[in-house]
Amino acid sequence: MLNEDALQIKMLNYGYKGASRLIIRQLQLTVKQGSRFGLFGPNGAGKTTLMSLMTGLLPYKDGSILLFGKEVRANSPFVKNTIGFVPQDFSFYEELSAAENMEFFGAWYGLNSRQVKDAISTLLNVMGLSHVADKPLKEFSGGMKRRVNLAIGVMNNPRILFLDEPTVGVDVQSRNAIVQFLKEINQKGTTLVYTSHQLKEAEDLCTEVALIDGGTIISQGTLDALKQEHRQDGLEGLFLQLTGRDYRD
Ligand SMILES: Nc1ncnc2c1ncn2[C@@H]1O[C@H](COP(=O)(O)OP(=O)(O)OP(=O)(O)O)[C@@H](O)[C@H]1O
Repeated sequence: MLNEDALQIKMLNYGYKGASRLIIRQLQLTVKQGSRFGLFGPNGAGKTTLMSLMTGLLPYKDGSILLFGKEVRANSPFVKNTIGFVPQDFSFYEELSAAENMEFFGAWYGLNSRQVKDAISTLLNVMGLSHVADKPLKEFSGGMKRRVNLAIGVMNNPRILFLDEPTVGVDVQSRNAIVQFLKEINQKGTTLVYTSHQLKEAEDLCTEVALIDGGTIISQGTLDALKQEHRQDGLEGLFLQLTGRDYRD
């Protein structure tokens, strides 16, 4: 259907097994196709949990998550073919090289050998890693590992890309390369859903934002509209005004 939302979450509740408290509570969220969407909140607010629910890694019973109109819970092949995911914790094999990791994940995505070859050549080039394609990842710097993590996440040319703190611990050069690359794939049509504690970077990248606190969305809109509404000139001021100054952990 034309103009449908990339993501629509309704009345979502989630608690980890054995825990009495809900981590995600009555959560509602809409992400429009083509947007660069940022999800922000204090430590422990539920961002990673929500990412895992949206990408089908955690099962939910209560509520609904529609990805391009299809329920995530019931559509694992569709989800796998539609999304890319760049997790906060590296999920590659340190003993294998960048190219070997991409071969492995390319097969997992169901790409043919031509597509895998092209993805390796194009993405490692964009990430400035062609010269180390055959080195084991355990020898890479933190910034290089983040760039490999991103290359793996976009191998299947996803319609929507989820990124959980994709630039944590990287230098300015890697950060700029990553943000630039994300803007480029967004221009070509990939919707971005991103979380970070780097609010300056987020302000540069995101067109729409939502703030989450205590497992629920407390504010959502375009960055410009929210700044205007709350009389703030930046995302950091907006964040502090809406989530307060108390520690959560
Ligand atoms: N596997 C788990 N089992 C039980 N509780 C968990 C598990 N993972 C996370 N939690 C709890 O869920 C809450 C939300 O954690 P989550 O990692 O989703 O927050 P976050 O917003 O991503 O935090 P941060 O900004 O620190 O990464 C926290 O109270 C955390 O302790």
